[in-house]
Amino acid sequence: MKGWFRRNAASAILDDTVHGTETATDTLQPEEPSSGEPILTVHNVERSFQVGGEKLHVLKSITMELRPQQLVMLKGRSGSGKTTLLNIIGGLDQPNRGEVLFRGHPFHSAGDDERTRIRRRDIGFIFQSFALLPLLSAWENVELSLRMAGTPKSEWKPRVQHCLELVGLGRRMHHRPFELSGGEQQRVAIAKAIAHRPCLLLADEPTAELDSQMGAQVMAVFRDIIRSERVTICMTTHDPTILEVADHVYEMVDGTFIS
Ligand SMILES: Nc1ncnc2c1ncn2[C@@H]1O[C@H](COP(=O)(O)OP(=O)(O)OP(=O)(O)O)[C@@H](O)[C@H]1O
Repeated sequence: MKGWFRRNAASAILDDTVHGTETATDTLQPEEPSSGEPILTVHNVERSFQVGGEKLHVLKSITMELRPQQLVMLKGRSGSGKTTLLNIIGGLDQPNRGEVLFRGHPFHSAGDDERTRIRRRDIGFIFQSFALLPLLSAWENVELSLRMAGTPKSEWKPRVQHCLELVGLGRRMHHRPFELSGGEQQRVAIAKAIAHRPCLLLADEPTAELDSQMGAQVMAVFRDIIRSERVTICMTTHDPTILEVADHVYEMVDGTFIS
């Protein structure tokens, strides 16, 4: 069921949105905690699904916030509700109860068109399985995001180049996904996700299919783009070794956060 939901979330994004940006692999250390108003707040959110004759309570009174230029991780065992929460944060799903405020405006109760508009403009998505179009080069994949976002054509070339250089792929711009390693493909996906200059990046298990070295490269790219593109990143993970890179970790057990 989860796989079904995740695949549909990915195709919803492909249907309606855009992504893109760049990298430099230096420090993995968290920066000073960011200040300022939260980009997104989640207050007492509940989500349940009707499965057969039973109601499955997947999220139970979740409260959290994402502040500007933070790297926030949702940690938890399989089935604890991380992806369900990420989909609600990204407006791909709606809670049964509670509030999600995006820059102070109600996101949980917005209609489909309004949520799609906010996703296209302000949010980038990254998936475990990269979600690149296989017949397109890295350049074309990133460019497609700008096309879908409605970015003026005159801006495409410098922005695509900037994003691919930022993720460390300046020498691989015209490779297609099958000509790239898993870590390189995920970095193209990051470039694609930031291209339209979103303020929030949501990443579902972005390192799960990578070995530890490639996973560390992806985390280094995340720290770089938080600084250079001024994004906030919220990601799910199972991997305890990358948690130290986070500014904040929410640990989820059976649909609730434990401290
Ligand atoms: N659309 C749906 N209909 C019914 N049940 C669902 C749906 N989406 C998720 N679930 C159930 O909710 C629970 C939490 O799923 P979720 O994918 O959020 O967990 P997760 O923590 O992301 O797990 P993993 O780490 O394996 O990805 C699971 O039992 C899943 O089967």
